[in-house]
Amino acid sequence: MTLKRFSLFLLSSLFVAICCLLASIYYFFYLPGIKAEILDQQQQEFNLLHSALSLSKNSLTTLCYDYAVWDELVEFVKNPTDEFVQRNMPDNAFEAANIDAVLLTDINNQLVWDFQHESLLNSRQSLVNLITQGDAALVKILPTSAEIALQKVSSRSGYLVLNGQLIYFSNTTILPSAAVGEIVGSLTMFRLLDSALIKDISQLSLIDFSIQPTTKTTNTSDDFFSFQQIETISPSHTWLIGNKFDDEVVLVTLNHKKVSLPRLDWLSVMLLMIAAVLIISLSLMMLSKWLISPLIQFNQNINDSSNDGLMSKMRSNHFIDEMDSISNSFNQLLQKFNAQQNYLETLTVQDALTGITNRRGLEAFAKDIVLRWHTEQKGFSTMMIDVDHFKAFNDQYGHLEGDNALVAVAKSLAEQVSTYEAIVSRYGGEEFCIIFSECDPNIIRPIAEKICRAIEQLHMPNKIGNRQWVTVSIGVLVVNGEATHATQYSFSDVLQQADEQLYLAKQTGRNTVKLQCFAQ
Ligand SMILES: Nc1nc2c(ncn2[C@@H]2O[C@H](COP(=O)(O)OP(=O)(O)OP(=O)(O)O)[C@@H](O)[C@H]2O)c(=O)[nH]1
Repeated sequence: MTLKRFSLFLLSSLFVAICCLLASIYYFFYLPGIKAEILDQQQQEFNLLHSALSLSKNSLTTLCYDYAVWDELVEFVKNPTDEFVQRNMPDNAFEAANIDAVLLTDINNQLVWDFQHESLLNSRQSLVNLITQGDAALVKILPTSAEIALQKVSSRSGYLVLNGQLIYFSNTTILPSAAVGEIVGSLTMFRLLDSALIKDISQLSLIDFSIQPTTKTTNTSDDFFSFQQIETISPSHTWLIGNKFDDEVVLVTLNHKKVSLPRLDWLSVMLLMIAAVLIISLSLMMLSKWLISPLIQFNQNINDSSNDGLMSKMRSNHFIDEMDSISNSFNQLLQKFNAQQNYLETLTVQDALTGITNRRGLEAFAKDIVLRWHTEQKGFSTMMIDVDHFKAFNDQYGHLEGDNALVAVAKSLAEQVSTYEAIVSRYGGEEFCIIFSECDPNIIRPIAEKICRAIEQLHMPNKIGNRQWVTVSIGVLVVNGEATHATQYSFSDVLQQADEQLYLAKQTGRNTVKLQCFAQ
């Protein structure tokens, strides 16, 4: 896999991973948290409503007790007078306290006096009947004969559903203010949860609820006052409040403020995705710049070297320290490699014995010379130099001495041409070749003759016949730059003609020079 593909793969993987992470956070952390919060809020609203309705009932109980445990009311039950009612129990006093009905009964449960607000007028007979003629065992509103016999204050409170209306009731035995003495009857107060009271409670508790008449079914909601826990999120919850003595019920509906789980906003999701892609792309760009690019360059360098053998240095100012370390190591390696390569290249063009250029080096040099001859009509000269009777030398002094003699000849040749633009090479065996950029025969010939004398004057003994020293024969070919059709000839043609001259020099007694200009 290439680094670029790997980057793409990494990008896609990161993108998928981030999407999975966001989805997991949304479904496993965010949604459950929100759900718990909404449930908690709905439960609080229920608790508030429960407390508000209970409080409304409890305040009625307090009021009822205040009236019932009162010496003057005891007297009133014994001897009812209009004057007492006008003075102590006017209609507006009850209305102000949100009391919709008051029934005063004696110990035989006979009605002594009653007040009924117009809101409950329709239910008056039902109420009176309920209290005075109903099945007391079921209703349980008035005190029982056992309670009256105890002659102690006793109270009962609860709720009734009459004609589809929810009514609180509170009953207290009528006693003197000391709360001990003869029970003369009981006082029952009623409070209707009409729309006005519901509105008041709503405004105070900031809860939206309603109470509606309904018909009881087996599968309907739980009883409001015994309900504990809201389990499911819903825009509204309903409960029933029913009579204890018949099937009449009302439905309490609580409308919640927070009603549903948040829905996915696809625009936000898309923006989030785009942001994720941008962040990942940015990270990858940085990764690419700081890590992948140097690796690609590193790879490119190695590839280039395998193609053309050239390696360039790697920069060593990377952002990542390890990349710098790799670069430095690579550059050091490259330096060693280049030094090694230079050494090897030198070896390929240098003659191991004499240290002068070998035949490969000569040919490389000749290429340039011939090119200039072909393109710029620049002439040159070539000398082929061969040691005379060298076999005999070897035979007399041994091969090792022969090597030393070749080294001495090479050294002398180099010295002789050091002041000229020329290259001295060992052409092979005991044969040397010198290329001069000079092409004037009048200059070249004396140089060749001087070389002959210089070698002889090395005085390396080589006794053959009347000869005493090692000598050389030289064949010279002068290539005139103005030669026509030069491009038809190569360096080997030049060498061949130089060789012919050398052959002539050997034929004419050795230790001599033969020169000729290039013959077309
Ligand atoms: N010691 C030594 N001898 C070499 C080397 N290369 C070639 N020779 C010897 O040089 C000799 C060349 O002999 P020949 O080709 O017969 O020619 P020559 O004896 O020089 O006679 P002419 O060239 O005709 O004057 C051979 O004996 C080779 O073994 C070398 O590197 N070292």
